[in-house]
Amino acid sequence: MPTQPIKLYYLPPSPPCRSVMMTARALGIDLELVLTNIMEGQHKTPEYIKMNPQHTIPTMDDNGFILWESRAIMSYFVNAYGRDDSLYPRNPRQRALVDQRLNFDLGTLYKRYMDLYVPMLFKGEAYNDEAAEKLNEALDWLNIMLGGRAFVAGDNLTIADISIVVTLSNLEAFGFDYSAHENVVKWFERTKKTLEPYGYAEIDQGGAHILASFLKKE
Ligand SMILES: N[C@@H](CCC(=O)N[C@@H](CS)C(=O)NCC(=O)O)C(=O)O
Repeated sequence: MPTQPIKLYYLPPSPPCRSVMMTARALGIDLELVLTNIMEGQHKTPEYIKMNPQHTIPTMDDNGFILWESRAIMSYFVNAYGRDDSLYPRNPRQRALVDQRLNFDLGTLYKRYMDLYVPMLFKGEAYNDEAAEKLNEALDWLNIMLGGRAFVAGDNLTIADISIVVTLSNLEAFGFDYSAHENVVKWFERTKKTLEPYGYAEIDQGGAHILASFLKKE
């Protein structure tokens, strides 16, 4: 475990912050949480920009080692502090599948979720059927990936599940109908239960409901 607590610059509703926080809990890492309100520009101060020129949350400071991008932080946590490699397997093929799912989430699933909801959340725009269709297509791909598997990259929970579950928690809180994707529905319920000891309801569901309240204000 680190000599001094790892600092995590975060905001409770931020999806990538939620996945990093659940990963830390699963590994027994105590984080020093530094509330960083991006709505009030706390990520644009000279000190923050010096630390992370891209001014995103989450950003981690492990005794002077600075890292951002949630999926990179999750991998680092397992590599540096995991008692075993189950959340991010060392076996090349198993790890490759986890990496593929993480990249699928970053570049496709979460991206399409953002393409639909960011304009509604922060610009007051209307629901876009074309963006919803694209999101459904990505959920269908996830459904196929889950065929014959309990978790997204195999039989055990990995950081790919912890990344992807956050997107599903948002869709559930926003009332998006994903019920046609049967494997996804079953996996989501299984992953929620698996993550419950690591703060699923508090961190992930709680954060998603804060985001959903922004949606209702529009
Ligand atoms: N791909 C990044 C996304 C980080 C990100 O864009 N976070 C948002 C909050 S959810 C943010 O910091 N927005 C403020 C900004 O980009 O200036 C990750 O997974 O960490």
